[in-house]
Amino acid sequence: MNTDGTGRRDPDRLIRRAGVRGDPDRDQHFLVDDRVLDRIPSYLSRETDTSHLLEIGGGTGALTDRLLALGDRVTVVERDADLAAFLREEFAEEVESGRLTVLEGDALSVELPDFSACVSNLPYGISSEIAFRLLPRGKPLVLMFQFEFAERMAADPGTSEYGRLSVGAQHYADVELVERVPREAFAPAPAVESAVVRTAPRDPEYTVADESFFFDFVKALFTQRRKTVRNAIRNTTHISGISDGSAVVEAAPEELLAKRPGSLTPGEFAALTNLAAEYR
Ligand SMILES: C[S@@+](CC[C@H](N)C(=O)[O-])C[C@H]1O[C@@H](n2cnc3c(N)ncnc32)[C@H](O)[C@@H]1O
Repeated sequence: MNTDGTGRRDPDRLIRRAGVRGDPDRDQHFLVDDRVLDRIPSYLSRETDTSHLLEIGGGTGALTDRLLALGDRVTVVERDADLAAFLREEFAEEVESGRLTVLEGDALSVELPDFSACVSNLPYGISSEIAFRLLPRGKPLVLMFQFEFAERMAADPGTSEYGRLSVGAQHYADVELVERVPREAFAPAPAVESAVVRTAPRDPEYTVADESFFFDFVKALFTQRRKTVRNAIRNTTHISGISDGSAVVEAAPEELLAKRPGSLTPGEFAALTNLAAEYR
């Protein structure tokens, strides 16, 4: 095993051993900065259950190696057949002992195991789909995204980045952008900067009777983010599925109707959703 001074595998040597270049068209940007690689797992809070860590997009295994040092068990999902074969070979000992499972396939369709936490440098092409596959599982996540996506996910109401992604993610968890990562930390370098996001699962302090209607309603209102909530509700019934927008406006409190969708908290969206659900 080739390691650097910390005892962890050297990312450049892993890439050389795998004999790959990384194909941006297949979302392959390998992390080559040891300091970033060593820090990423440390963003899991101290009380996190590390009995079964999940990694989406293992690549050449630099992060997998750090996760094996932290967790009892690791499952890594990798779509590229050559990379999946390399991971099995490179970590043959851990595969043999049952500490590592390599799942070859698309992270959007493979059956995910019952993981205790997920730490991944994600394929950016599936950021949104995979985030919303993981968030409802209610487990701690430490995920690398494109910087702007991360910013939108963690944004507060009233900021220009706040939108349906923020409401959707924050419905499931507390979301925090914990590190900005420069392009040079990857090989090949992606076109834009990246950032690490940490999510801490929690039940929202509100309830929504129908989650799928909640997401449709939020989506509808954000198509009119600069209008008042009053007008946004009336103008977007074709998206939200509400049959009588005026009746919703009649029933809703003035305090919420006078706001803009971009300044409603997830809880306020939920209150309006529950009310609007009566008029579908
Ligand atoms: C950004 S790279 C990260 C690689 C490695 N974890 C690292 O940090 O160096 C993303 C990896 O996800 C893989 N990948 C791309 N699309 C995928 C998908 N839909 N499901 C699973 N893996 C995928 C790519 O082949 C690539 O190895």
